Amino acid sequence: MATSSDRRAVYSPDLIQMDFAQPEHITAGEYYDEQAIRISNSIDEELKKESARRKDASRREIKVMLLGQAESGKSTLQKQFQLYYASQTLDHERPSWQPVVYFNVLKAVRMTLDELDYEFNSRSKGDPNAITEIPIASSSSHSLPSTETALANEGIWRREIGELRVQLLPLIAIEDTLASELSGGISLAGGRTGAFVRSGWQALVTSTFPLSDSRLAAPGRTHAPEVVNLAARTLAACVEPIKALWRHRAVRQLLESRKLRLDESAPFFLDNIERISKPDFVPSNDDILNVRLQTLGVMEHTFPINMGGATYDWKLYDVGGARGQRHAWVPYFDDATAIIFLAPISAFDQYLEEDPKTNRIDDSLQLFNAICSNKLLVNAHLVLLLNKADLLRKKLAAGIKVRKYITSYGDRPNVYENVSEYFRSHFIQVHRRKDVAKRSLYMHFTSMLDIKATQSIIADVGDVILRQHIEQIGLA
Ligand SMILES: Nc1nc2c(ncn2[C@@H]2O[C@H](COP(=O)(O)OP(=O)(O)OP(=O)(O)O)[C@@H](O)[C@H]2O)c(=O)[nH]1
Ligand SMILES: [Mg+2]
Repeated sequence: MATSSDRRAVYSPDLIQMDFAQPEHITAGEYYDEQAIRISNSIDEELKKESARRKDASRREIKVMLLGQAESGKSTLQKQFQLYYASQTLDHERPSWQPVVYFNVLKAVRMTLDELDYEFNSRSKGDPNAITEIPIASSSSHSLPSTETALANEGIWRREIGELRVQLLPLIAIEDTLASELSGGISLAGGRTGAFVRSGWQALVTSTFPLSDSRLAAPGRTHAPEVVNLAARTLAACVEPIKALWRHRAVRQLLESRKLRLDESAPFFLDNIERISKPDFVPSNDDILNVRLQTLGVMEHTFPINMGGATYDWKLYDVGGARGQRHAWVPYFDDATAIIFLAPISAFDQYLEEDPKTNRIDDSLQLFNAICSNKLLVNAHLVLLLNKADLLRKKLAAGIKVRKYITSYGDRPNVYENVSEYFRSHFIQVHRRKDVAKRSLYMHFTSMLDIKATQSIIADVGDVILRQHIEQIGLA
C-alpha cells in the first residue's frame, strides 16, 4: 500500500488530469469516494511499476571491486576490461595517456641517473658490492681487468654519464611539474613520490577528446597544457642522449647484476623511446597498459555489457591499493556484486613502499585474509587473480632465489611450476580457513600485459560473475 510520502513521489500530471465530471445517478459523496479509490489504485499501480523498474535496474547492475595492494595490477585490469568490452571508450581517452607515457619516460631516465650516482658514490666509499667495470679495451677479449684499467674505465664512465646528465637536465627538470599536472596538484604525505590520479583526471590533462584526425595532423598539440607540450619538445630534443644512456655499459652492467632499481615498466618505455619521442606520437594499447600511475581513492568506470542477449551495467571500482588508501574501500563493500582480488606473485623479493619491512607476498596474503573474513562482503562473489606470472618466470629464470626472501620455501625447486603452486596453495589455504561465506573461489594465473591471454580470462571471469549474479538474484 502506498504511503503518503510515496504518493508525493509518484504524483504525476497524468494522475492529476483524471476525469472529474460527476455522473448523475450517484451522490456527490459516493462519487468522490470512487474517485479517491481510483486515484489510490493508480498510485499503487505506478509505485509497483516504479519498484519493478528499480529492481530490474539493480538486477542489471553489476558492481565489481578490484582490490589488492599497490602495483598489483588493478588499474591494468580495468583497462583490459575496457579494451575488451568498450574499446571505443579507450580510443576516446587515448590522448590523455600521452603525458602519462612522457612522465613514465622522464621518471625512468631520472631513476637511472640516480642509481648510477648511487653506485659511483658507493664505489668511491669503497663498497665491495658496488659496480665493477668491464674494461673497454678488453671487453671483447674476455680478459680480466687490471686495477689500473678498472680505475681508468671508472673515470671514463663517470665522465660519459656526467656529460649525458648535463644533456638530460632540461628533461629531468620537467618531471615534478608534469607529475603535479597529472595529479591535479595533489601531493601525498609520507614522502611518496610519483604521479597520482583520481576520478576525472583525464579532463585535467587534455581537452582534445575525442582524438581527431586534425589533431594527429597538428604536432603542436595546442590544446594540451603547456608542460605537456614542453615535455614533448624536450623529449624529441633528448632522444639521442636517452638512447646513449640506456645502452651505456655502466647501465647494462647494473641491469645484468640486478642493481638498477627502476619501475617494472621502465625498460619497456626506454626500449621504445624512438617511437615515443616522435612529434605525432599517439599511445598504443601496449603503452596504456604498461604505464605506472597510482590510483587515489576509488575510481568508478561504467560500461554497458551485452551478455546472453541482455545488457548489464558493469561498474568497476578501481581503488588505490597502498595501505593509506584502503580505508576508502569500505563504503563500497555492502552492495558489491563481486570482488576481483589481485595478488602479484612476482613480488616475493619486494617490500611495501609504505612499510619497507613487510614482504609484498605477506601483505597480499594478509589482505586476502581480511577480504575473505569481512562480513560486509558475504554476498560478494570472489575471484582471485595471481598476477604478474610473466615477471615471476623472468625472475626465476634470472636465478633469483625464493627461499632468500621467503624462508619457509626451503629447498623446493626454484622453478615456475613449484613456486607458482606454492603461492597458490597459500592463497587457497587462507580462503578455506577464513572465508566467512564458504564461497567458491575462482582463480587464474594472469600476465596482465598480454592482451590476448587476458582477454580470454576476462571473458571467463565476466561469465562466472554474471552467472552467479543471476543465480543469486533469480533473473531468468
Ligand atoms: N610484467 C607485468 N606487469 C604488470 C602486470 N600487471 C600490471 N603490470 C604493471 O604493473 C604496474 C602497476 O600496475 P597498476 O595497474 O597501475 O597497479 P595498481 O594495482 O592499480 O596500483 P595502485 O593504483 O597504486 O593501487 C604497471 O606499470 C603495469 O603495467 C603483469 O601481469 N605483468
Ligand atoms: Mg591503480
